Amino acid sequence: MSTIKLGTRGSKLALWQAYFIKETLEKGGLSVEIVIINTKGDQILDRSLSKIGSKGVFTEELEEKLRSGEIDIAQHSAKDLQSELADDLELIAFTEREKVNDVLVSYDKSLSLESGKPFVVGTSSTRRVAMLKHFYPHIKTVDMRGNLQTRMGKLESGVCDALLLAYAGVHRMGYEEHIAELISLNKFTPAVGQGSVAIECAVSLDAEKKAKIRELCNHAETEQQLLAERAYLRRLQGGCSIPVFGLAQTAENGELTMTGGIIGLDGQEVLKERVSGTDAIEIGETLAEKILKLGGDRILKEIREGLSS
Ligand SMILES: NCc1[nH]cc(CCC(=O)O)c1CC(=O)O
Repeated sequence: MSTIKLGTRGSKLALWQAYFIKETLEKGGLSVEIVIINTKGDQILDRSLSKIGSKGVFTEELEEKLRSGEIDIAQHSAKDLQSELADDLELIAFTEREKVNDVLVSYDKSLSLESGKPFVVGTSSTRRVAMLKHFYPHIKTVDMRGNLQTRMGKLESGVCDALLLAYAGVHRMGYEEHIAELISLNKFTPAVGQGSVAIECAVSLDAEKKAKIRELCNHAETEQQLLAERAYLRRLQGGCSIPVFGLAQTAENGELTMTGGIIGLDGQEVLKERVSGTDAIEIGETLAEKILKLGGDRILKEIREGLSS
């Protein structure tokens, strides 16, 4: 089989993931060349993602090159991937999910959200800001974009006392020693897709290549979880700048349970529900319908009106 061209963003986290995929494919006997592609999301660092419009800011350039055949596959943090792909593109694999929790990262390991002591947390995620307001109203937040290294630098220079981040990225970048607290999943349901790496390609990619890549990289349980979560997000039309959350988990007997909801930007109102079953897409869609009926449609409308003003 000819060399697989793997497109990736150039951040250290993206490159870690790209090399992980490369190694996985090479162990299976394929040869892989990494192609680094700059995206709008990497270039615009002075505005929050909710302002530049989150849809595809990290994926558009990669998708153009999938279409043109300059690259065969692209890797993305599944979390950063929009819930709806164009008809000529598809996801062929989701890697085994890393621990899904968010973590509090600080040079002061005694810091704890649970302690009740006030301090400043740097984050640009609307979900995390709203969750902090809801569960930990004594915490102040400062908006913080940029890659993990930039954020760690800002933390070090005292812009904030702590960062709230996905465990997966912290682990991959080797910052585990600065984890002050693992946030409970009961309070902080993570973002849809957190912790897994997704592989995207053009539908037109050679079928044999597709099958081989899927065989080597896809983790069946994670895939079912992500299908449920992405169906949920799709029905809600939530991009990554909308504080929607969702986590599907697989029980011993194979049954899938998804917990998910939405939170108002000010953290006042949280809607959260749980749905179990065997059909991943159905679970995600049923959960979305429940949340919309409970008032999720109104919260979404309020958020969209707020964001565009
Ligand atoms: N939003 C940026 C982003 N996209 C993926 C990860 C971490 C890795 C992952 O969840 O797969 C992060 C950093 C973070 O949210 O802390």
